[in-house]
Amino acid sequence: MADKLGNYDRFERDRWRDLFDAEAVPLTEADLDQIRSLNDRISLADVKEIYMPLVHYILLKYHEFQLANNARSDFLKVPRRHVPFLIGIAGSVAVGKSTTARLLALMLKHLYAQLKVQQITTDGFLYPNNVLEEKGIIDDKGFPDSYDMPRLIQFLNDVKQSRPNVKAPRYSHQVYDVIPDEYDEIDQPDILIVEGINVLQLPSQAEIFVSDFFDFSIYVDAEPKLIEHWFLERFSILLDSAFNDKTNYYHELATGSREDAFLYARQVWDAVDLRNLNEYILPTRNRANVILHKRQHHAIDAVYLRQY
Ligand SMILES: Nc1ncnc2c1ncn2[C@@H]1O[C@H](COP(=O)(O)OP(=O)(O)OP(=O)(O)O)[C@@H](O)[C@H]1O
Ligand SMILES: CC(C)(CO)[C@@H](O)C(=O)NCCC(=O)O
Repeated sequence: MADKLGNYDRFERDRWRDLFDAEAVPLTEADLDQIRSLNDRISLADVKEIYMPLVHYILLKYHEFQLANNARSDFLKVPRRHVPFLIGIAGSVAVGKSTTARLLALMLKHLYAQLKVQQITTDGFLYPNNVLEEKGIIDDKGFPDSYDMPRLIQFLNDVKQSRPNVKAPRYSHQVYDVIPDEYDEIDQPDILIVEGINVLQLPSQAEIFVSDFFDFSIYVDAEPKLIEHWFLERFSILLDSAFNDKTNYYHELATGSREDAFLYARQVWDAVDLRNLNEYILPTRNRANVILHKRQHHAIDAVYLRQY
């Protein structure tokens, strides 16, 4: 685990919590209710004890980033300009990246209403299923070659240039494909949170890496056995919602035997997502500025902060 890495400070939960006085933060019961409505299983203790200090630390980094940008412009004798601060959230399929991203976005918006915070996932930059079929890699969805990396890099570049209404394609887990002509528009945010299994990866052929665009990065970590459990839990929720919906990718599985469906899901986990975790995702962990380590029920038991 990361405590074997020399360049991280490891904080047990209690030590991390004590780094910031949560009482001093204007997080009202109504804010907490809204956070709870995001996912009613999110622990409010985690919000107060883990995410409050984390948000505070991110804000410190954000201010440092602005000072550095202004200093650079002043040195070059060019007008100061708005540069979005990009946060990357990496980790396995089903470890809880998008939930973490939504939680951070919500907390930043509540606590710092003047900041424009937006969020996307890199899932939309997967090649559509028909292209993956043509390339013969439909069974490698999520692996480095399954993403249109030049398109993702162009997107990140446009956002960093603070261009208006930059389009991010949308992916649907229900349809199991990219949705044609549907986009999220990223419009000159102060902070953009980008969540995806590939945000810290270095594809071998590239001259510029996705990770170069991030000003701050988080890796969400847990034992693979636990992640498999969360993957199957989420699969079960997907099956329930697919039962009455013929357009849902899982409809046929949902109407057949539950046992067969879970057998299939376990195979997908082993053959695709676990393999992807071991081969391509875990090796990126030691690039993150922060590693959030989860144990059962998604509770965070330790936070690792990179020293350099
Ligand atoms: N903090 C949390 N507390 C409780 N449940 C959570 C938490 N975070 C995530 N979950 C649950 O774990 C499952 C996986 O979470 P999520 O969809 O956020 O993962 P992900 O890493 O974004 O996955 P993918 O890469 O496949 O999009 C979901 O069922 C989600 O509701
Ligand atoms: C869309 C990704 C790649 C990442 O979120 C993942 O959720 C996925 O679909 N992986 C392919 C194997 C599977 O169905 O889980």
